Amino acid sequence: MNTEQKIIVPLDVSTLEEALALVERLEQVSFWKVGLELFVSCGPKILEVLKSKSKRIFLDLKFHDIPNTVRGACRAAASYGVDLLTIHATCGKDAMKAATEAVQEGASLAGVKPPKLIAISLLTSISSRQLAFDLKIPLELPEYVLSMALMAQEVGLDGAVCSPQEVAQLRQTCGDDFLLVCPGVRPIWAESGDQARSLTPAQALKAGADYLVIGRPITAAANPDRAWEKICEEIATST
Ligand SMILES: O=C(O)c1cc(=O)[nH]c(=O)n1[C@@H]1O[C@H](COP(=O)(O)O)[C@@H](O)[C@H]1O
Repeated sequence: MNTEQKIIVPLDVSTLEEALALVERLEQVSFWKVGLELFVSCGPKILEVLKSKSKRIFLDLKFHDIPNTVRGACRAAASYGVDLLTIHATCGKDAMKAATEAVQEGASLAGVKPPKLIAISLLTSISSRQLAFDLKIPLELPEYVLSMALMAQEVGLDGAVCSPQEVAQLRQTCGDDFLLVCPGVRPIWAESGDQARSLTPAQALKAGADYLVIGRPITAAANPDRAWEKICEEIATST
């Protein structure tokens, strides 16, 4: 897989028209993320469009509910034939286990390939301070992220979402077969916005990320094509 195929761009817009405009403008992008804003606004239609263009799809619905509800949602989501699907690790072991079974069932009933199911370890917008003071978690942030990833791995999930700052530790502990997806990636020229634990694209890949999710530095740039090229060049020249 070349480096460009490791960059997932989120379609964080609220209309199908805006989403299609981005997909058409950035035709070099092979892996798109459909998240809560677009899916809640427009439903699954965008998934068919992306498939008709042979794009890979990360359906990022971040399920967080009791096991029975998560099971039903994962079964339905897996029937769309997407490549990646998310659930929060904080659902707990039973819900994650139900989710792993449900994606197999849903995909098999629909006759499609099951998605890789990955767990959100800790949202990349949460800082150490917020973890301690707002969420009242009495662990150091890297230790907490690792423990969520290990719990997901133990119940059979395919991987985890973490920030680039934790990915080296997760790669070392969880091994090469555990899929690690990093949002919260920022080139040095981009604003961090609400991301609290960033590194650059090249740093994140070097630290062991399988995929990077990079949104606003590309999609909100004055020239998204140029921003995409710049990121690819920066990665290429740093390796
Ligand atoms: O699951 C995700 O993709 C995700 C998890 C996480 O912890 N942090 C995070 O930012 N994301 C998503 O990654 C994307 C990051 O977008 P930018 O901050 O614009 O690069 C958004 O679509 C977020 O929903």
